[in-house]
Amino acid sequence: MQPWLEMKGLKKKIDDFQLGPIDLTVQPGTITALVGNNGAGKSTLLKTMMNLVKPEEGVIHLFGKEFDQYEDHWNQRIAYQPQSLIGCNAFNGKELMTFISKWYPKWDQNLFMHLVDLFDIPIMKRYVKLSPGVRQKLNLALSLSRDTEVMVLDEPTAQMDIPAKQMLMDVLVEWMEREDKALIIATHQVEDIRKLADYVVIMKNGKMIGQFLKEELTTQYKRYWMEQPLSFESVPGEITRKGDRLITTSRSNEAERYFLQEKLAWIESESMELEEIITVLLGDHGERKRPF
Ligand SMILES: Nc1ncnc2c1ncn2[C@@H]1O[C@H](COP(=O)(O)OP(=O)(O)OP(=O)(O)O)[C@@H](O)[C@H]1O
Repeated sequence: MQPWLEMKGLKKKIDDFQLGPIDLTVQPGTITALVGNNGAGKSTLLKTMMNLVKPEEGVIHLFGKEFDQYEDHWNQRIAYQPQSLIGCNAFNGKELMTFISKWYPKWDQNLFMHLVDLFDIPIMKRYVKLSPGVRQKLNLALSLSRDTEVMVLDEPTAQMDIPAKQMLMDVLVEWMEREDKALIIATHQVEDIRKLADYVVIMKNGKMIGQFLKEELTTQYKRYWMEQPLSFESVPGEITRKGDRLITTSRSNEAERYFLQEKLAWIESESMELEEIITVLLGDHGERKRPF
C-alpha cells in the first residue's frame, strides 16, 4: 500500500540546531507516536510535514505527491494541531468552530457537539478565558471534527486532567475506526504511546534514532535472571548486565536461541516497560545523574 506520508533524508538547520536526516513513513490506518527528549525536534518535524518550515534537504511525499506537486486543497486532507493556537484569544469556541468548519468540506458538526458535551467545553466563553486544559480540549474538538484523513497532533494531552486523557484515548480510537485514517502524535505521555501507538519514532537532539513497531519493542526488550553465572561473552542484543546473572537484551529471540545453544537456563524473564525501553533507546540507561 502506498504510504500517505513519506520523508526521505529530510534536513533542516535552525540556528545551531540541526534536524535530521529524517526517514519516516506513515501508512493509512496507523498511529505513529513521536517521542524524544525536550528540544529533540519533534515540533519542528511536524511543522515541516505541514510545509510551515522549509527543509534544506530531502523530500516529503504526501498522498504520493511531492510538495511542489501537491494537489489543490491538500490541507483539507490533513489537520495539524500545534501545541498552542495563535490568534484565537478574542473568539469563543462557537465562533472558532464557525470559521474553521468552512474550510473543511467533511466537517462533522455532530462530532464537534459530542466532544463539546463529553469534555464539558464552555463554547460561549472566550478562548483567552479558558484554562490551558480546557483550551486543549477545545483545540481537539476543532481538530478532530475536520474529519481529515491525516491528523497531526503536537502534545495534545499535556495539560489535560486524568479523566479527559482517558476519554481522549477512546475518542481517538473511535476516530481511527471511522474509515482509513492516520494519526501522528508527538507526546511525552507513556500512556498515550502504550494505548494508542502502532509505531514509535524516537528522536534525540535532532536525530532520528529509529521508527519501531511498538509490539516489536515490547516483545523484544526483556530481562533475564539466569540460573548460572554468565561468562564474559556478550549476549545478542545485550544492553546491561547486573552482577553475572541479571541481563537485559533488545533482541530476546536471538538471546533465547543463544541461551539454549549454550545450555544456559534462566529462572525468570520479564518484558521491559515501554518507559524503560524508550529510556534505553534515548541512551539514558546508565547511571542516573545526581539531582544535586
Ligand atoms: N523559531 C525558532 N527559532 C529558533 N530556534 C528554534 C525555533 N523553533 C525551534 N527551534 C529550536 O529547535 C530545536 C527543536 O525544538 P522543537 O520545539 O522542535 O523540539 P521538541 O522536540 O518539540 O521539544 P519539546 O519536547 O520540548 O516540546 C530547539 O533547540 C529549539 O530551540
